[in-house]
Amino acid sequence: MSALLSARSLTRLHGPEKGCQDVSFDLHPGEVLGIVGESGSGKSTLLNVLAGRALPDCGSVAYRDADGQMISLYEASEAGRRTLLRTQWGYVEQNPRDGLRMGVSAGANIGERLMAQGVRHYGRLRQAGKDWLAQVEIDPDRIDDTPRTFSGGMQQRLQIARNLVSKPQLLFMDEPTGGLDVSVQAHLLDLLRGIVRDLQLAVVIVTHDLAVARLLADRLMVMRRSRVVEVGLTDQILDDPQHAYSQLLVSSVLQP
Ligand SMILES: Nc1ncnc2c1ncn2[C@@H]1O[C@H](COP(=O)(O)OP(=O)(O)OP(=O)(O)O)[C@@H](O)[C@H]1O
Repeated sequence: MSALLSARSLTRLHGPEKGCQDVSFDLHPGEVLGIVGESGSGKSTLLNVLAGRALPDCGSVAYRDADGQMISLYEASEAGRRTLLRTQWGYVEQNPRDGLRMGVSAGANIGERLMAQGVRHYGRLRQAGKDWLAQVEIDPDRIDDTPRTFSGGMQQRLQIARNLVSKPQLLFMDEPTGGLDVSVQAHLLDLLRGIVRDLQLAVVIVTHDLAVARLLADRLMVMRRSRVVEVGLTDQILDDPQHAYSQLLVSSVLQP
C-alpha cells in the first residue's frame, strides 16, 4: 500500500536542538501515528511543519490526495496548502478556542467547511450540522447555540465535528485531551477512537500522555531534543522500549 503522507529529512529549528531535525517517516491510510516526548522535545514544531502551518528549513512532505496524485506540500502554493488543510485534512487544536469560531453558532461552525466546498443549500447544511452534533454526542437541539455556552469537553467535540464534516483523509491533533478533566478526557478518547476507526482516518497525534498514545496510536515516534530517537509499534515501544530515553519516558520518570 502506498503512503498517504511521506516526510523526508524534515527540519525546522528555532535554536540548537529546539524544534525538529532530520525526521523521515511514511504514514499509511487509516494509520494512527503518535508523537511522544517530553515538553520542548519538538513535537508541536514537527506537527506544524507536517501540516503545512510552518515552513521547514529543509526537507519535504508529500501527500497523496483524494485523486491519487502526489502533492509536494512545500512546492505547492500557499493557497494550495490552505485548501488542503480546509478540505482533505483536519487540524484539532489543543485549545478549542483556537480551532472554533466562538461567536457563531455550533451549526455555522460545522457548516463552514461544507460552504467552502460550495454547498449552499440551507437544509443540507443544517442537516449536516445536526448529524455531526449527534455523532459527537452533543444534543442536536444545541445547533443554534454558540460554543461559548458549551463545556470544555463539548467544545472539543464540536471542534472535531467541524473538522470531520468535510470527510478528510488525514487528521492532525495536538494534545486534543490536554486541559480537560480526567473523566471528560476518557469520554473524548473513547469517542475519538470510535470515529477514527469508523472513518478509517489517518491521524498524526501529538501527546505527552502515554495513556492517550496507548489508546489511540498504532505506531509511536519518540522525540528527544528535536530528534526522533525511536519509532515502532505502540505496544512494542510501551512494553519493551529499546532506547534509553524511551525507557525513561515509559517508566514515567519524565512524566509531569
Ligand atoms: N516560534 C518559536 N520561536 C522560538 N522558539 C520556539 C518556537 N516554537 C517553539 N520553540 C522552541 O522549540 C522547542 C520545541 O518546542 P515545541 O513546542 O515544538 O515542543 P513540544 O515537544 O511540542 O513541547 P510541549 O509539549 O511543551 O508543547 C522549545 O524549546 C520551544 O521553546
